[in-house]
Amino acid sequence: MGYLSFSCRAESAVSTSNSLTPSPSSSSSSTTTTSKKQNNKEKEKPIKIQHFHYSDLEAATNGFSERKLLGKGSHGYVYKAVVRGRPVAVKRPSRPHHHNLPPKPSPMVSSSSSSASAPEFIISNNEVDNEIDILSKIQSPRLVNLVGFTNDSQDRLLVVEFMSNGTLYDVLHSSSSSNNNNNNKLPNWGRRVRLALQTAKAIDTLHSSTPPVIHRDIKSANVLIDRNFNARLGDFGLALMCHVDDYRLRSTPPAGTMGYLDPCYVTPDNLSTKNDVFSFGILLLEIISGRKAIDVTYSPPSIVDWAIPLIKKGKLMSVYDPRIAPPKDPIVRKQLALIAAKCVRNCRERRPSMSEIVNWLNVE
Ligand SMILES: Nc1ncnc2c1ncn2[C@@H]1O[C@H](COP(=O)(O)OP(=O)(O)OP(=O)(O)O)[C@@H](O)[C@H]1O
Repeated sequence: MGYLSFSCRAESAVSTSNSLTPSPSSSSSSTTTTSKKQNNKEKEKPIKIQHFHYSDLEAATNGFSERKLLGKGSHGYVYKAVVRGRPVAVKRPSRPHHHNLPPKPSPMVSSSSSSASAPEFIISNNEVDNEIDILSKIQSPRLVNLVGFTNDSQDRLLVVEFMSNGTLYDVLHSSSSSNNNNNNKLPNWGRRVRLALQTAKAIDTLHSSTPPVIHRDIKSANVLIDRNFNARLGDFGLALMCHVDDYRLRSTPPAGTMGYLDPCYVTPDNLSTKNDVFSFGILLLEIISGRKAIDVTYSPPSIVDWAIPLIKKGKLMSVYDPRIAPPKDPIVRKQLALIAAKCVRNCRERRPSMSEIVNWLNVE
């Protein structure tokens, strides 16, 4: 009930208060209108998943050249290409001889390992096949959708929609240096709430599909920002479709990324949509505070160990991103932090569902 009032207050705040209005570069009304038009267009035209020839994608990426490289994850490398007139991202599984980039924090294959040093090349085609399997069944304007894949080579390539504006991780942390001049690039509260809501909607889409899909790797680096500055959830390498193959679910070890991983998820039978809710809570704390999920330059390094005691003591102002002014509306201020706290509750049954979270955050 209390959250409904948050929803209304936040809605009015977004439409009337400057502090919750998206920045001029993504002007509130025009961006929303554009993205709605875009979303409708995308809904009307489902993507027809295509089979590509390996050689065509090799050519489109100039032989997987460094100049076309968008980034590197634990599974491999991602390249930009244009295929049949459409900008796409081509994901290529890792091989040790590929480009020599420094590793990023990667997902762990099993939570039983408490070590921070995740294996760099943990996957083969399995994660790519899994991603193809899941994304070929679900399409949504809130997801980084599958465009196609190759079948004619051992090196299976995955082709997904190209996201031109980086990741939520970049949006929140790329100006986290001491250089204050960068702070004017930081998203304001209107934009932060919108990105949180769009991410929540993406996860809700997965959880409410039949059968439900559990993403298992919700984190800001897996939320990509499209050309209309909307958030879309990507990277389905670890996702699991429930009720499909009981044996597979029972034998799949827990996985996720350190700092986002639900501490309740220690054996395969602890798998639940509430694991994603926990990770979303971490992501929401990240959005609220501008802090990384784990940052060893702070004590405690874990965002949840730092933020939750402060929220419980009512010290909300200490949790909000110090680089920008906190939300003006005290109700918004309180409720955003409370939603995050509910998501990361130890008792997973008491965590909200993603559809409840969507309702609470729904300011559009
Ligand atoms: N669809 C896309 N459009 C544009 N850039 C992308 C796209 N997908 C991935 N990237 C870029 O490639 C990088 C690596 O992405 P990838 O999904 O392989 O790994 P990750 O999510 O960053 O890490 P991990 O696989 O360890 O979870 C991303 O950080 C992003 O910069």
